[in-house]
Amino acid sequence: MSEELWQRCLTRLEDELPSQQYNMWIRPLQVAASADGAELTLFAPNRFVVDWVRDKYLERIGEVLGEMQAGSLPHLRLEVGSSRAAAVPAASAPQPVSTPAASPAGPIRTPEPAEVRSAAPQAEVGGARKHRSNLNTGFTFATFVEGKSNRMAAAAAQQVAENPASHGYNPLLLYGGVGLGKTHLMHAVGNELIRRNPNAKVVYLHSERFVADMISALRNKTINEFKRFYRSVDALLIDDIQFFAGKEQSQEEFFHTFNALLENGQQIILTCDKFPKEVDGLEERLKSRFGWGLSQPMEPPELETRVAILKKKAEEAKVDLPNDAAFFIAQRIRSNVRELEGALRRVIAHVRFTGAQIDIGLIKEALKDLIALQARQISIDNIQRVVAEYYKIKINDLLSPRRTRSVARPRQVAMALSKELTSHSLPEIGENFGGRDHTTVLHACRKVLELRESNPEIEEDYQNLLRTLTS
Ligand SMILES: Nc1ncnc2c1ncn2[C@@H]1O[C@H](COP(=O)(O)OP(=O)(O)OP(=O)(O)O)[C@@H](O)[C@H]1O
Repeated sequence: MSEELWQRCLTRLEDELPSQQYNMWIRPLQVAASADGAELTLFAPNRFVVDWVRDKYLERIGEVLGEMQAGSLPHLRLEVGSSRAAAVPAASAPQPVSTPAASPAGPIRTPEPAEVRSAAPQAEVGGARKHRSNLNTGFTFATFVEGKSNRMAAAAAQQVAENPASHGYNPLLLYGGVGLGKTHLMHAVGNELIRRNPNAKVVYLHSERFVADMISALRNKTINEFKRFYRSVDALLIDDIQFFAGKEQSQEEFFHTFNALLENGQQIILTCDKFPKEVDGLEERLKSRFGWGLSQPMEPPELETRVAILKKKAEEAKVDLPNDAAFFIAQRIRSNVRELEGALRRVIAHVRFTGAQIDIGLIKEALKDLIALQARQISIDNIQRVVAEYYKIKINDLLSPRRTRSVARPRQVAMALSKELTSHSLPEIGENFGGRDHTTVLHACRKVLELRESNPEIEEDYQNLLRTLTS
């Protein structure tokens, strides 16, 4: 068995197979012949590749070699390893056979351990396989609070955890603004996959890490190890894919990794800060691939969910947070869960520092700069201006006695927003809306709540206005 024969075999397979399959499965194989030429061993980088090549390609490799070589065929073996490790290390021993695929210009470079490390993400470094996962073990389904804003995403994540790589859920893409629980849910799936199968190789990384690893693999000439590593996982979790924007080579590599994983039935979970089609600088083919599976938006949590999250986090911290205190915080911190957690941390620190019980007074003290900042930003005047602009009416219409639907509904919405976003009392709000009674304001708040639940358009208007006013 000569190197030349193996090269001819590779050339034939390269012609026969789609390039992606050839590059992924055949190209990384290394070969070594026994001294008497009776046995030929193909070395694959890991067990996964061994199984795959045995099932799909080994027979064909044997046939091709048979066609090319007259006389008896060597016995073909396939195992994990490298041909260098198999070579006899004596000075006079023949050099291990090198495939052109691994290094066209010379013998195969079996990477030093340090190089392997630099090519593989942190998750791969050290430890037994089941300990390699770099998931945050605190991000589970049990610690995730569901509400209207994230229920669909949580259900999709559960599905993936129960049936990884099933058609229609691969890739799972979670998208939405910062601090809304995308990373948490993604880890929850990973943790659940490992709970169900402790040997599952689940790798989480930020897209910037993927880019950095790829660059260092290129620099250290370990790009093949890099590819093999990412293609050998059971589930690949990549956070914040918007960071791939504008990085063409990384997108190219990720595109191939992505295809290989999908083709092999491995699960991919991605997060993005917006719907990928809206990310500038992301290749069209990637955008379209991302949409192959299931894309789920995650919205800012509504008041009730914010309260439930605060209660849950307080319970985890073994702190008693009364309902009115939770409401007080949730009404003031609306943008995202990370900020909500930050506010709660400050309150808890204040409790531990002063030894006092949690009540509204203590919260006001602990969060006074946040509350002051918000009070400056959101005034009733401001709300009236934004609402009038949104519904294309005049500010004066909001203050006037007119009761036609086209102004009465926006007025009610503006009152409800004033109640939710400012700390003014009902009489104060009524006063600011043309001297109305506090019962009118109360009625408006109830009516708007009812309409938001029954009419999706009004809910959407309300959410749009909330976003405009609080961002
Ligand atoms: N529904 C929820 N229940 C419990 N905790 C939550 C929930 N949503 C978010 N969190 C918590 O809020 C914090 C921020 O969430 P996470 O990091 O998942 O946000 P993200 O959407 O990935 O944001 P980014 O895009 O900034 O990475 C985390 O500590 C997470 O545990």
